[in-house]
Amino acid sequence: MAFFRGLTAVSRLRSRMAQEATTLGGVRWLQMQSASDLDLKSQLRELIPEQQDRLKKLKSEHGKVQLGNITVDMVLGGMRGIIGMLWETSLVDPEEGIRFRGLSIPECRKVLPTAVEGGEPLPEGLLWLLLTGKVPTKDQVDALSKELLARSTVPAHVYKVIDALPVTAHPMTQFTAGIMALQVESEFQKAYGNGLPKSKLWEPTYEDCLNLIARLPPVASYVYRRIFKDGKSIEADDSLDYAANLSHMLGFDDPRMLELMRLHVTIHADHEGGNISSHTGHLVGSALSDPYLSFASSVNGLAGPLHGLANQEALLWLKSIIQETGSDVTTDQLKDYVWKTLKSGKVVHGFGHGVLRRTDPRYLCQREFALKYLPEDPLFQLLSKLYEVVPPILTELGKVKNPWPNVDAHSGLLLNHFGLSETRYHTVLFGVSRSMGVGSQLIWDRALGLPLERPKSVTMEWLENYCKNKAA
Ligand SMILES: CC(=O)SCCNC(=O)CCNC(=O)[C@H](O)C(C)(C)COP(=O)(O)OP(=O)(O)OC[C@H]1O[C@@H](n2cnc3c(N)ncnc32)[C@H](O)[C@@H]1OP(=O)(O)O
Ligand SMILES: O=C([O-])CC(=O)C(=O)O
Repeated sequence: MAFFRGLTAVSRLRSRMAQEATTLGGVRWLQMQSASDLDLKSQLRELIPEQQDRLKKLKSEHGKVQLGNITVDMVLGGMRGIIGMLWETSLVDPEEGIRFRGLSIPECRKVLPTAVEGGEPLPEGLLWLLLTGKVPTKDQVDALSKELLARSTVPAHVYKVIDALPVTAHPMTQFTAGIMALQVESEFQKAYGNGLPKSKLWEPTYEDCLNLIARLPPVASYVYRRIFKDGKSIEADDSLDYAANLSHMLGFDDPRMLELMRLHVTIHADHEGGNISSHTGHLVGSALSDPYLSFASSVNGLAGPLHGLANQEALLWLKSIIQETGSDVTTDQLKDYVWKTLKSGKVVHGFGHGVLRRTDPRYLCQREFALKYLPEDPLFQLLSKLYEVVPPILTELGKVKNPWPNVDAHSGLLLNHFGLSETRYHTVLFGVSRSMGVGSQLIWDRALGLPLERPKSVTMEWLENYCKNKAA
């Protein structure tokens, strides 16, 4: 173990030297780095034993420490507030929002490598951060871009499976079918079948997750072009990074759209473990279902309108307001529209959250992007007005715990602005991004040997009896 710790220390030093050298000039940096500095799997191989020891120590020294009391409300209320899962890649603070390995979104936008100076982070950098807990250098990010590109070939049968569905099937249905078809190539399933010991299962998990992440852009763009562009697909451009290539394969090459896609994929990647898509992937993975099976489950959860599909619903709602009232809508007309929505029994999509209690920082950074690139966009201006109108109304209902907007209020209108106006497609892009968070944690789930997930459930009768006995 000391050997591994030593290796990690050497690697950290090398990485620091490399980073310093980068600031002095690329040549020195290139001379100093070794092949393993640029290889994500080698970095993980060094990190894993340290983290396994850490978990063992946590269990043996603090295993019996209590983390709170479970109330009947919590059991009946969707397990809100119950700490019940280990999730290493990110943590959500109700007030501040998401931190990826300790870094907030504004911090990530400052420190993660970008494609253009002062631009949006490259999602490959976020993936590196999620997996290793370290901010990568630009060279590490470029190496990972190349690795993902090299893994991105999609077997022909995947497209046949998608083509077997009616073209009218929802894009999320076609996307999940594609993911299930990718599963045929699972390294994990083969390795498990061949008896690979538990301690080594993270390695085929890594292979599957990286392949999955790499293959989602061609699958996602195939679905888009099949449904909306007469099936005329576009080849990948080997010179582009992950998100730019996704945008290119969808058919959008405007440099501002490439930047948007980098931001979009970065900010949607992870949101701690309890959200529906992440939790589902983790739960299914705990049965040692392979990463494709696990992630297909995530995407099915994401397709629900209270979760990822809310971005579709939020944009449709914005468009419906303009359709009904025109773009010069007054505050009073907006108030009436919000009340009409609520009184018809609907929720206001894009507002509220299961955990957040302030405006989602992912909303705020998308707003910053809009102010920079599309301040005059009518849907953006409408959303800005709704920011004033919706929260007081939701508060007036007296039951909504968070009246502020979430990520889904904003993402659709940005894509729409650059021509990706097919609202029903938008959640697929959320899904591409979420593969990075779910995949990273799945690798750590197997590296740490996390157990089968199986919380206890009870019946109403059980609860009634328990409460009666407690009162007696
Ligand atoms: C990426 C993401 O998944 S972000 C979330 C995306 N989803 C949406 O934007 C959909 C709209 N928002 C909502 O429906 C909710 O706020 C959720 C699903 C996100 C969170 O749900 P909860 O944790 O149950 O929220 P909360 O505890 O505040 O709910 C209390 C009540 O307020 C209602 N409420 C919460 N948010 C809203 C809203 N935006 N519009 C109308 N009613 C709302 C709930 O439906 C619930 O009503 P009920 O008691 O009659 O069932
Ligand atoms: O955290 C949640 O419950 C939902 C969410 O914002 C996400 O998954 O991105």
